[in-house]
Amino acid sequence: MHTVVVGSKNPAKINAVREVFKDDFAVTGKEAPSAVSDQPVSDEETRTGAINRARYLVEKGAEIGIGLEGGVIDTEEEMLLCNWGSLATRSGDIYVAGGARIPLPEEIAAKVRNGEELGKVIDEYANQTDVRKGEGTIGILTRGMVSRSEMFSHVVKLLYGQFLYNEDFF
Ligand SMILES: O=P(O)(O)OP(=O)(O)OP(=O)(O)OC[C@H]1O[C@@H](n2cnc3c(O)ncnc32)[C@H](O)[C@@H]1O
Ligand SMILES: [Mg+2]
Repeated sequence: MHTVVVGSKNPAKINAVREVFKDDFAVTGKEAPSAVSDQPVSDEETRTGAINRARYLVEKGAEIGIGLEGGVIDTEEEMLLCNWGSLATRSGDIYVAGGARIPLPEEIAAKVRNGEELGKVIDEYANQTDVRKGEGTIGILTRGMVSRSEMFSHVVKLLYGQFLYNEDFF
């Protein structure tokens, strides 16, 4: 059985990977440092966080490591949610893919600009706990149309697809 390790204990991320790798791989979650801020604030930082997590897992012995990282980007007009993923292999190959982005309400953006972590801000905004482990900010802001797990599933499909295209695995 091939194995995949996801660099997080967050069920929204682990389920996203299980959804895509299905029965061909055993998928587990393990904490992996992103080595960027807890709240990444650019595409570059968020993407780097995803790659760092994926690389760390392979260094620690994973056959395939997957890093998924959420962040925000601030533009002239608005602050957007951004998401990145990375897949690392034992042979040293790295794949990356970006996910959906939607604007944050100004009320949320202002707090994040002020240094608060989105995970905390969205819980207050939605009057819920651990939104980041469930439907996510994207789920709240789309009335559940796209959950955080579904959004990350799409990123994982982009990663796994590139992996299949480039490697002689199966
Ligand atoms: O345990 P880990 O894997 O770190 O999972 P996390 O939920 O903290 O997720 P990230 O580190 O990837 O996200 C970076 C920050 O952005 C927040 N965040 C990003 N996307 C979010 C979403 O859809 N819903 C809630 N919080 C989100 C999150 O809470 C963190 O503060
Ligand atoms: Mg985090």
